[in-house]
Amino acid sequence: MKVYVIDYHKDDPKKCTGRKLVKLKLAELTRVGRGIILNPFSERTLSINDKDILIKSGITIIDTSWNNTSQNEFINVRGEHRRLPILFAGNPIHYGIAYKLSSLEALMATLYILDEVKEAIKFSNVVKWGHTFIELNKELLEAYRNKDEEEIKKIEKEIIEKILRK
Ligand SMILES: C[S@@+](CC[C@H](N)C(=O)[O-])C[C@H]1O[C@@H](n2cnc3c(N)ncnc32)[C@H](O)[C@@H]1O
Repeated sequence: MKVYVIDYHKDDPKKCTGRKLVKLKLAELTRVGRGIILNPFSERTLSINDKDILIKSGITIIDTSWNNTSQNEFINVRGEHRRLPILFAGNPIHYGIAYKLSSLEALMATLYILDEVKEAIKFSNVVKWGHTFIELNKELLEAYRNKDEEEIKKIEKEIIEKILRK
């Protein structure tokens, strides 16, 4: 399984998880999108239906800054754009915030949802808070795992309604 990173060089290089993946040779730097493009602005939601794309063509993470990003950074990237369903950041910068995942967390979530749990856990060892993300989202990740897009959207809708009722 190939992991690619498009790096817009917008975040502190010392904290950047996309760059860390490349440095550890767990991902390849690219300028061209390949396979699944992790795009939080996408209308399509990642699901088990995308597993073939992952296997055949891999996954591309777009490492940019949450403080300064827009759809423009994603729009021209070639590939199959997918957003992740609601999950909470476990990283120290955006801890507890919904949807605002680091590049590494987005990769772990993708692998988990596509039923590659062992691979997801392997990547969680890259940073010391990696396991926190999995533990914090365990129930959600298990609910989304191996489900199709319609099922995932339904689960996500129920979760959001539950949060809003609190
Ligand atoms: C905005 S960048 C921030 C990266 C940060 N520099 C780091 O060190 O991790 C995070 C990237 O992970 C992916 N990502 C994060 N949350 C996502 C979501 N909810 N849906 C889809 N992709 C997501 C996207 O490729 C996104 O551009």
